Amino acid sequence: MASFGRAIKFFAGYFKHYKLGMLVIAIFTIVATYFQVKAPVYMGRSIQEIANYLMLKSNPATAAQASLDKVYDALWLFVLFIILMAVGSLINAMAQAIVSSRAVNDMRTGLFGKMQRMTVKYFDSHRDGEILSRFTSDIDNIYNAMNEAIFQAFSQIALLIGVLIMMFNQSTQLAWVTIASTPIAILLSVFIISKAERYVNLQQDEVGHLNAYVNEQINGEKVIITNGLQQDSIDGFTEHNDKVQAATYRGQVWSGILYPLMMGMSLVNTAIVIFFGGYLALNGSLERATALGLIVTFVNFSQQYYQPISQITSTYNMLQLAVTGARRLDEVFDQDDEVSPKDEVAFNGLQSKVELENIHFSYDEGNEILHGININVDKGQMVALVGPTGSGKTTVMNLMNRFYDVNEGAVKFDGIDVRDMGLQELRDHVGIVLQESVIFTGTIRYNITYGRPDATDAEMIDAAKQANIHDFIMTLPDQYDTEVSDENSIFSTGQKQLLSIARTILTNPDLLILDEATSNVDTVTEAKIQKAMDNVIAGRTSFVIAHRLKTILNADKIVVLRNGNIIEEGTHQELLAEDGFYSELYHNQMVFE
Ligand SMILES: Nc1ncnc2c1ncn2[C@@H]1O[C@H](COP(=O)(O)OP(=O)(O)OP(=O)(O)O)[C@@H](O)[C@H]1O
Repeated sequence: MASFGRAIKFFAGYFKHYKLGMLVIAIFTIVATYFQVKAPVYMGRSIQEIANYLMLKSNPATAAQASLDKVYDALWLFVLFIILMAVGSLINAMAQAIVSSRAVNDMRTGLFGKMQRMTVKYFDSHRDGEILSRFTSDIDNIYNAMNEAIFQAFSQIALLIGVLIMMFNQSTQLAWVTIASTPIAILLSVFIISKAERYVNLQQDEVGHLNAYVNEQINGEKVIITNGLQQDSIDGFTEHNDKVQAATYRGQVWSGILYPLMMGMSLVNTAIVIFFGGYLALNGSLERATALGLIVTFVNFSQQYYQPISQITSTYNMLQLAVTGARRLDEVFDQDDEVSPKDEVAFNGLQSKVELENIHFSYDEGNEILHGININVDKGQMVALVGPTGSGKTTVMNLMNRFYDVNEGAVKFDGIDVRDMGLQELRDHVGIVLQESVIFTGTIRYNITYGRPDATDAEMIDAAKQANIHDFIMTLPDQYDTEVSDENSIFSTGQKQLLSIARTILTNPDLLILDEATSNVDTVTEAKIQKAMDNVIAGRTSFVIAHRLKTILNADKIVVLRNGNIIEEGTHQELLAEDGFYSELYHNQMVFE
């Protein structure tokens, strides 16, 4: 139930940007409700007038006075009020459609903006499908609920208040009779809602897991096919799907019980109202015709009184999905943003050196990965990081441009701690070529100039030439205007890395971090990559996770990592002379993979 309070705060945060729309909704909700609750009074009155007319007509002494005029008057007013109610509801529905579509649009934009500000840690620790399902399933649920349940809930609450006022206005006694069963309805609803809430929450979490699984399996389809694991993949899917089905079923059963239960209570209540109304008509002080009119009015009121409860409960499942969606979006909004320091120390490019001072780091508390790393590099030097898999090479790189922050020690450029620099400034000067190259959907031109959209064609072509990919691009029919995407495979793995190198060359970073691709490429591409690497590294301070012998031989300094410690450091010749771990790896040809 606390999650409902949180959800109300969540939605209010979006609705407050649409004050005019919300005002229109509020006014027309009240207007439509007023006409809706007033209409039964005229229906009751027309019955009362018909009864009066029949009584006068049936008595010869008063037959001449009998007239249907008052019946017509009451009926006209009844019809007029129904029409006004419909018009008010229509305007209301239009305003609701505008507010809900815009609010959901804001939500989507806000969520995407938040993603761009979050730390790499979030993306490293959440599966793509889980993140994606917040954009798809959760936002869809919120949108559906806004259109079909949330604003309706406003109207229904207004109707409830309106009916209460009208009932007490018409007859206190019958009003109490009509609302007597309310505590039972509330107790039942609270019990059922708390059950349903549990399973709807579970359902959405399971949908997230299912999406993540499907996403992972699609990405890994080649591995699945190669290993003939299609059936295992289907079994895994079935397991996740069954969990979604079980949670959905339970949630639906519990939330589905509510509506018929409330409908049943409404009918019982109507019967009670008729029974007491009849008792009043026979034994009370009211005239028979007036009592009859009152019974008809209260039969209507009784149904109207239970209508909000039935309506809200009939859309309850939708509301619950929206509450769950709001919780899941809030979980993202509550994540830490990347923090730029308040008083940024200006950094206008590397002048002298990079220092990694006594760095300790753990991704998860209590599991230290780097145990006091010290590396000093002068401007223009190239450092090759080598070491067995899992030794911490990528982790060192992750700290240099603040994908993560160190727990102890510091990364310093020209003596300035990277945590004291503006994030944008830092990243403007640090270029990264990842092992897995990313291709964005668009032209080759768009991909190369991604980090510098203002680059001229000449600059772009120069970068492509230095990266040794220009000649290949020129063989394509549309050359730099060729449409590419991560899925279509115009590029081989090696060529993709060349494209990434071209992208980085164009941004002209002072400090380069490069993770060499390990994949086996043909010797021609291998030579091209080597040349591109030489070009991108030339004159730049660079840290390379080195897999190629040539890169290692060219390095000014080789740093050997093992289990998060630097165990050896020096040039190739020096390290061979030491005859230690590096030498052993080198002779066993294991250094580079
Ligand atoms: N995001 C993460 N969360 C938790 N632990 C991580 C994360 N990334 C890496 N690790 C752990 O940190 C250790 C060092 O990993 P790292 O990727 O830095 O090694 P590496 O030397 O680059 O390995 P490889 O050559 O295989 O890429 C490993 O034990 C790994 O399991």
